[in-house]
Amino acid sequence: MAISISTAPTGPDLTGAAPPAFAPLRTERLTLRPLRAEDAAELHRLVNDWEVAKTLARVPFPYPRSLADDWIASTWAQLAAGTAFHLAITGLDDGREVLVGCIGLTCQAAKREAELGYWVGRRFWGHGVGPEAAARLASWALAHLELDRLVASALLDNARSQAVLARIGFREKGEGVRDFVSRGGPMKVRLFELTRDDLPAAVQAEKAAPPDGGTPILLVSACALIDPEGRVLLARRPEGKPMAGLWEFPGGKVAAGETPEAALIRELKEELGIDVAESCLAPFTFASHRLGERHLLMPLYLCRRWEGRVTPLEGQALAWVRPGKLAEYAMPPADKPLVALLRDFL
Ligand SMILES: Nc1nc2c([nH]c(=O)n2[C@H]2C[C@H](O)[C@@H](COP(=O)(O)OP(=O)(O)OP(=O)(O)O)O2)c(=O)[nH]1
Repeated sequence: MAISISTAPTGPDLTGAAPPAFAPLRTERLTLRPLRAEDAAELHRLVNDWEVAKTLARVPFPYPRSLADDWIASTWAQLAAGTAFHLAITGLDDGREVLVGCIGLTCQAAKREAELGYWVGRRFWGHGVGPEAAARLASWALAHLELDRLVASALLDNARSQAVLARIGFREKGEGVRDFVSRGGPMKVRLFELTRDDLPAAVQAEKAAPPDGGTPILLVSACALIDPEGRVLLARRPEGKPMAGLWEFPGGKVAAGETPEAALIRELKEELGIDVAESCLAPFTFASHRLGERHLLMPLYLCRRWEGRVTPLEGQALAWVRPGKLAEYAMPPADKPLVALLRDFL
């Protein structure tokens, strides 16, 4: 992979170097992918623009050409370590890939949060690139990283950026001060936060009109599969589902006309590829919990015997967890009492 030729001095020689593996995130019009060495010249051209740089805390102006190479190399190291996810935003122009901007998340593992930041090249403003890219990365991050929230900030006078954050579900959390390299000092910013519950309705909500003003019951059947070592299987809720990224007991909704046991046997086959006999499902306890406009009623069964190998057939992450460690996994609120009971029982 060659870097673009530039007359200005360049940073590290990235010739032949490649970014770490990261499956690109796609939206209707955009792709978010690791930066490549050959993006450096275009990145420099787009970000070395006062109208862009003045809104960014960590970007100097003027922006030296060599910094683009340094920056790309540093994003690879962070991506490989999982400490930050800085990606190129690209689009198609006459079928040709063009760099549109950059978007990134910097993780603070101890706080279970990450800071979202992005910029879009001036000639791509006004096309909704920011919200499209930011919504995609936010939804991916909450589903795949060990996070409870995303935070972001925008300069007090940057109404455009504040509107983008609000549009994708970020809530205002007051004001703060950030050092802005481009402005040469501290500047006042508006602070924002987004949790799983704030994700837009399309991703988050399980909608159901309550009949006659009542609360509809959502009947879900779930199972604690226990292996010979006494470990419990947890599955991670995939992106696109409500509460994506939280760990749960395998199972799913009971369909009309189905018994809870039949639903569970079906779900365990669909999700994990295992065959379970009804006689191997031991009723253990249940969850009863308000879930948005509905009320979740979830019988939890124990199962120690099944046929076949547990396989994540829906691309979900799985974890076999010792009972004493269950509390370390972020789970839906309805599961908290179940976890305590299970730990005491096993
Ligand atoms: N399976 C499962 N669901 C749980 C747990 N805790 C909890 O609050 N839930 C909630 C999350 C969802 O609102 C609901 C399960 O619905 P779901 O959408 O995952 O069910 P499903 O597998 O039938 O999914 P789908 O086919 O409708 O997409 O129950 C749990 O431990 N396991």
